[in-house]
Amino acid sequence: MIYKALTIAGSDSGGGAGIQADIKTFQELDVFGMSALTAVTAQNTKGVQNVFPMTVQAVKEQISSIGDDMGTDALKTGMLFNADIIKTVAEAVHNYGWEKLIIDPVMIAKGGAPLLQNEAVSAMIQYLLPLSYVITPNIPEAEALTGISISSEEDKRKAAEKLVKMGTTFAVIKGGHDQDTFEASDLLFDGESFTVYSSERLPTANTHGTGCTFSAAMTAQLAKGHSIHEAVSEAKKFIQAAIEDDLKIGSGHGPTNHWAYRRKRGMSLEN
Ligand SMILES: Nc1ncnc2c1ncn2[C@@H]1O[C@H](COP(=O)(O)OP(=O)(O)OP(=O)(O)O)[C@@H](O)[C@H]1O
Ligand SMILES: Cc1ncc(CO)c(N)n1
Repeated sequence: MIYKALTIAGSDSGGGAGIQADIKTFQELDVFGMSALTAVTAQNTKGVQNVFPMTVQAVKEQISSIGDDMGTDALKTGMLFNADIIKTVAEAVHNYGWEKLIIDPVMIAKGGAPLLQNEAVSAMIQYLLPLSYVITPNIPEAEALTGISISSEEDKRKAAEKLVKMGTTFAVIKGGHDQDTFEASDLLFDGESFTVYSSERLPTANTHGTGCTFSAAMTAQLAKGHSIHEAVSEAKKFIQAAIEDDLKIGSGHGPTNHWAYRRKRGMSLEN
């Protein structure tokens, strides 16, 4: 059986985040990757030098080229940049009846560059969030979407509950940005209960694209038919290996290692 996943996101010329991170991750997890570009960024480990958004027509036609012929088992969104692109994506998801929509609500790059216009947050809430299967905000994104300021585990739980009330099926609040210096913990709310996925917080600046990679790994697992709990658990292992075995490329926030998890798994199978 061949499983397919589509990413609707921006291109990162530096190869660590965006479309490039997504496709590499799909491939590593044995899922055929497809893409619709929303913007091209001139970007490296030091920051985003420029953003060139695609037209709404270009986004629409890339998605319909895939929808009219190839179909997909799951899809994820990353950088969507503006409200018009968000509405176009929502319309396509609705028209094709795609159910496994994973929203990674990318807003700001690690260096501070805006990847989503401020006024587009309400379009995401109104049009896209209600169609989603999972949403995977980091802490600042969860705050912007819910209006809840997050400084404790209790706040994270409240924000996750609110996201489900706002129309998604599952919410995962990623803990990369929280204050805990020992652990990186992600919180899943499945509509009934909470599960925390925790790992050692690795002391490295090479975390460019961690969010994209994590949500792409979840998307690949969901495309293959795994449950939400299995998908989050596997994605957490994938991103931990990718950060742990970093590549030391560039002089700023370097990319993670997308092949580290495969190598690690291969080694444990040999033993
Ligand atoms: N230093 C770290 N050590 C271990 N895991 C980490 C670390 N930083 C982030 N993570 C993990 O990486 C994943 C992504 O989390 P994060 O909150 O950094 O996403 P993000 O801000 O959307 O990333 P980005 O915008 O750079 O793509 C989560 O599973 C989180 O727990
Ligand atoms: C294109 C793109 N998407 C997402 C992110 C967030 O990591 C980024 N830096 N660049």
